[in-house]
Amino acid sequence: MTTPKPPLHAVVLPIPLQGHVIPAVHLAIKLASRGFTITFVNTQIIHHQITKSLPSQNDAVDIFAGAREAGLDIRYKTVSDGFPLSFDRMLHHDRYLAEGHLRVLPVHVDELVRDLVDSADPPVTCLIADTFFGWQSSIAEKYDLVHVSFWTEAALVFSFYYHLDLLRKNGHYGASHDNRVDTIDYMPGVKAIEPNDIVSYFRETDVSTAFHHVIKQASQDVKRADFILCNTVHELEPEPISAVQEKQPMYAIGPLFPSGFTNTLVPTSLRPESGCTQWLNTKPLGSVLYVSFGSFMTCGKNEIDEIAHGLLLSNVNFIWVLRSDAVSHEEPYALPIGFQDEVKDRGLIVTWTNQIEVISHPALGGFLTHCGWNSVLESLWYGVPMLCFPLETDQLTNRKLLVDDWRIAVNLCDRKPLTRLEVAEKINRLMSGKSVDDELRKETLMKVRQMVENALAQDGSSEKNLCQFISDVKAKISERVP
Ligand SMILES: O=c1ccn([C@@H]2O[C@H](COP(=O)(O)OP(=O)(O)O[C@H]3O[C@H](CO)[C@@H](O)[C@H](O)[C@H]3O)[C@@H](O)[C@H]2O)c(=O)[nH]1
Repeated sequence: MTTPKPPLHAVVLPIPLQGHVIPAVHLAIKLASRGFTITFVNTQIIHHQITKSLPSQNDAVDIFAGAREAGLDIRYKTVSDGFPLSFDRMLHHDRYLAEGHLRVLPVHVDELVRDLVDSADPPVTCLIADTFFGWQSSIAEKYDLVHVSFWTEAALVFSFYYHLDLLRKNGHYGASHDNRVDTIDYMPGVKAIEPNDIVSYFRETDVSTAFHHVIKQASQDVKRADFILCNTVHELEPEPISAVQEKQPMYAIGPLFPSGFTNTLVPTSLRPESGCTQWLNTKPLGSVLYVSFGSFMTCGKNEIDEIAHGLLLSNVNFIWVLRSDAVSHEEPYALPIGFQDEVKDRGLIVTWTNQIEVISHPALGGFLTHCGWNSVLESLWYGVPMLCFPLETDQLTNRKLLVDDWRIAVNLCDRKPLTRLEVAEKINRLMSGKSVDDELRKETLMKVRQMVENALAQDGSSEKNLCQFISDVKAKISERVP
């Protein structure tokens, strides 16, 4: 008689940013629902921000307690990045990256994994770490763990990181003077693309910073992973996925959402949420525009002012997630004088909310978004039309996918500088446009929405890919265990 095999035990390690912690938590829940034991690791600052945002404000809260009550074996650990909780990691980002992300964190993660390997029951078998931790392979190899690199952005964006050497060779990354501005037509699995549409960081000329060290290290380290998980849908991006698959096993398993979609088992917000549902309940179907630019990126003050004035001119109902650090991590942003009075009943301004609750509400009619990948996936899932105002990084590429390739969204970045008239005109077009183009775009959005929904169905691609991934992990472990 064969003895039953112990459950797979994975250590899940997200990078300490809102847009990475959320999908990592959903991945952990998904794997635990399929029998994995998970040890989820947050940095202490992320743990502190989450617990401080809860009504109890109790640092001792185990954010996975609810998941365990629901029967999932998810354990929770925190790890120090070397800085005190009071250190402002956004304001001193380069220092944080150089000392915390690149130097201290790997040592602490190594110690934590060593302790788990020594004592955990069931034994730890896998390390699933965000691709941006470019030191993960050495820890996985040291403790003989199956190494899974987790990519939280589009597969197309992954291609650029994966083939950074090609961008460099062709002068589109890290050129000593100005980077080349001609079309990029040599990337495996990527149709010709303009340099303005690739990750904005690759256009920077000084690539000697800590930040670029992180990028370069990650692009190399991921090549040593046994498996790559990507929070996308195969049918949306077949070519870049297939091109990577020629080199390494990659699985499109997105969109990663909480089960039940509106209510997460696990608190993940790094800021206290303001409820918007009661306000939304008073508004007509499809009449509200949601405006949000994600969790940490900043935007020029003039642009935010123009967006405020554009909202005034547009006359639509709106919810605006306006973080105090919307324009700078040093000084809080102040709205134009009189703005709040003028919008009174039709505009609700909050510093943070439960985005899924807002965009799933029937009163919602559109989303003015910075095109962060999580926002894109959430919007696709609920079939919410998008107006794209990308700020930085992958958001530029996501805009291209949405507007140029899939033809389901509208640009708010065609002309520089941004004007209030353009903002108002584009908002009105998004919310009530009736031209043939507008109708076609909505129809196409519904097709894409259906494609995304199908991917998560029982016989859908993401579901099948997840099953295949689990079976491949098991096979890999069997190869290793004598
Ligand atoms: O008031 C809010 C605003 C946002 N969210 C959630 O926060 C997440 C934000 O993620 P995302 O839309 O991807 O934006 P960023 O926070 O900017 O995410 C970073 O990480 C993403 C992927 O990992 C990248 O695509 C982005 O460019 C990068 O800025 C989403 O799940 C939102 O639902 C809330 O719950 N409440």
